Amino acid sequence: MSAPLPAEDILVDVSNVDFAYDKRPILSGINLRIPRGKLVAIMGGSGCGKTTLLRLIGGQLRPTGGQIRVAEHDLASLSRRDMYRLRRRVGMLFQFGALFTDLSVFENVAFPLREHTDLPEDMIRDLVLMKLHAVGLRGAHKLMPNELSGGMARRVALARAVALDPMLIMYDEPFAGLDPISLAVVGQLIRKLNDALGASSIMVTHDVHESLEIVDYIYFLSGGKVVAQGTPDEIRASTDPFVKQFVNAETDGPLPFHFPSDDYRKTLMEVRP
Ligand SMILES: Nc1ncnc2c1ncn2[C@@H]1O[C@H](COP(=O)(O)OP(=O)(O)OP(=O)(O)O)[C@@H](O)[C@H]1O
Repeated sequence: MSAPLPAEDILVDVSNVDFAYDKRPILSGINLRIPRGKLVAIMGGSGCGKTTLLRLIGGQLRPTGGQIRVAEHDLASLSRRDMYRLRRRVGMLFQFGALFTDLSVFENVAFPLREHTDLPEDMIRDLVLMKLHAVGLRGAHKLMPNELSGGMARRVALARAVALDPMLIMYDEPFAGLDPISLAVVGQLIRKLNDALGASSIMVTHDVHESLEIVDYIYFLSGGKVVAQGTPDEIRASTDPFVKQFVNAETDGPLPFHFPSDDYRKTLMEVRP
């Protein structure tokens, strides 16, 4: 076990966090730390609360218990204005990272710059082309989204997510729906962009094999709790039944198949024809 990192080296510190939608508990006692400069994956079965956790870290939801600190700010104590300022420094790519279909590739990437800055047009042009170059798509700047392959569209969405040089980038299933080659390209880009920007990244994904190749650390969630964690080497060597089930994609194991439900008869009574 390595020595604990000083607080200033931790960009995101989730401490003992609970969260419930209405009265339904989703997360309980979550502890998770993202050191500066690192790329961390959050994995777990469908519906276990991974996206909810990203939204808590992004300040779109408030925990029902515990504390979340981002760049040493306690999110609960931020004013609306400070929260807005902090959010500007967070890039997000949510599931399928939809592009604006009526805007060109160039305008999609320029969008956050136009929304959040007063930069002159020539500077916006330089920044957009630089971001597109970083994802290998400078030559595609005039295309419309319907002229792109799925992999290209995802790369444009990546360029847009990093347009404002964020300190933290959050990805929700960045590989969903991609073919194996595009998936590897996007995976390498996520790593490269994180390192080039000196940012930290959190990636929610089901793709354990790609994650093991590119991330620094992995957290596994189940039943609203962190049930396993470690570096890729530790995860590969793990004998934990949960981790093994996930890594080897086994159908039998501790990961539940069913969404929690009441007694079958009770459900039958509730669902009346
Ligand atoms: N706005 C909401 N109101 C009520 N319940 C919600 C809401 N959003 C999500 N949930 C529920 O909270 C649980 C966690 O959802 P979440 O999207 O965080 O899971 P996830 O781990 O990201 O799932 P997946 O991997 O399938 O995307 C799910 O059971 C979901 O039905």
